Amino acid sequence: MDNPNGANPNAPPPFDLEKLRKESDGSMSGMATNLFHQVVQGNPYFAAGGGLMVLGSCLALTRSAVIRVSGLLYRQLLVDMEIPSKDKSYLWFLEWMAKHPHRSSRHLSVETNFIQHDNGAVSTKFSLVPGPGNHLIRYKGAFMLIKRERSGKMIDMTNGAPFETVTLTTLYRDRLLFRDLLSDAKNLAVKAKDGKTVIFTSWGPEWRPFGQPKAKRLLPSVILDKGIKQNILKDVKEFLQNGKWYFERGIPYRRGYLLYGPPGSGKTSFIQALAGELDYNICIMNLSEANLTDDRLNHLMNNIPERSILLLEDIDAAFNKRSQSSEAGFQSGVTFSGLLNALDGVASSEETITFMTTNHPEVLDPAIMRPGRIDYKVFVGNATPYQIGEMFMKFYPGEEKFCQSFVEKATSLDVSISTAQLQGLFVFNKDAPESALKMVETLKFPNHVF
Ligand SMILES: Nc1ncnc2c1ncn2[C@@H]1O[C@H](COP(=O)(O)OP(=O)(O)OP(=O)(O)O)[C@@H](O)[C@H]1O
Repeated sequence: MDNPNGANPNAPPPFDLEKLRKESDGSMSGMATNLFHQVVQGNPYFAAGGGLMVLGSCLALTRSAVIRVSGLLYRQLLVDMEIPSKDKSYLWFLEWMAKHPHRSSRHLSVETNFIQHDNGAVSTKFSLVPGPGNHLIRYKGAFMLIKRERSGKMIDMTNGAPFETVTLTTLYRDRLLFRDLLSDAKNLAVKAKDGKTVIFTSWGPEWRPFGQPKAKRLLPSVILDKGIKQNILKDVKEFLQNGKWYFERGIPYRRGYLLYGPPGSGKTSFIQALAGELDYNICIMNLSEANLTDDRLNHLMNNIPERSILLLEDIDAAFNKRSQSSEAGFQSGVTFSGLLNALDGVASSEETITFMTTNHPEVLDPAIMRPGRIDYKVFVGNATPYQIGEMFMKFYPGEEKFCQSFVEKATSLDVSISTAQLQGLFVFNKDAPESALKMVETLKFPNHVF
């Protein structure tokens, strides 16, 4: 109902200055206090707003208290472990999780690999690894929340892949299980490589496994002239046993080997077999690669994966040109000084075994022969009568009679025969030593195609 006086009943009462003066003993501060009481208490709008404000503040305080307490509880009760994608254990963990029986995942990613079996056959393997998102696993009785996250913006400049992290969260009391889990993941990865050799090739500035680990090449399957294999093996083993000796004398713990000789004489095969024998992996780099620069070579040689032999193929390529035209961004290649710098700069706390191969030792600059760069060099030539006989017996065990005739005929041809040529002939005449003997004349032609 309207107020007959036209006044709003909810309007705050006007200030009564006379009343103020009386109630406040005349002083200014007393008047101010009373004015405040009149305005705040007597004003319904102000009272309602104040109430809301108090309520809002209480809610905000409660909220921040809840956040703080839950943060505190989280820190006290839960523990996180982050594995960034640059870390070695990242792939181990994903592989391990793909095989872990107690897990609940709704986001899966596929990883396709090719596996080479011992008989040489290759099959395809699909691993369903946890994709980006949340996953729950149970490990040794503890629950763990796994969060795989992909950074939308950051990418790894070396390979163009997005940066990722996996975060594992579990109860604080189970935190020690993280270590067990990581060693389980590592052991699983190591077991998968057991009896195999991983071949790394350069991919931009980093080493990447080339295909799946390969079945080890056995040392007896490579036939070099008498004593060569045994002498190199002895030297490498001695080097590996003398780390302390090198460290005590402040000598860089590295050793360089040069195998030189014609193509197809088994240089690369021997190095692969040696790696298998020592249980090492191999990092292969071809120095005639067009887009390999001095900087990249240097970086790669200083970042070799552990327990790996570095194999530099065709080192003569570095001696063809003395300057690098890399300013244009292409038409580069390793220079001689770049190779020397890289060889001298290899400074690893672990041992470094470098094998170099070339078909043209005559173009190598004497500077590379300095100890510390090349400490051991050996000629791996075309097949000697000894090697011809050994190769024959490897392919046709028990066929001594044919072997003798074959060696005699092959040597009477009076041409250089590479061991790769012999292999070609024997593979063509599988299980048929007599046919191989009949075809011995074809060895006169190094490029003969069967
Ligand atoms: N001495 C050997 N013993 C066993 N196999 C050999 C031998 N020499 C060559 N082969 C076979 O010939 C092929 C080529 O050999 P490999 O690549 O090891 O020769 P290479 O000397 O490294 O040649 P290149 O100088 O051209 O690199 C391989 O399949 C290998 O099995």
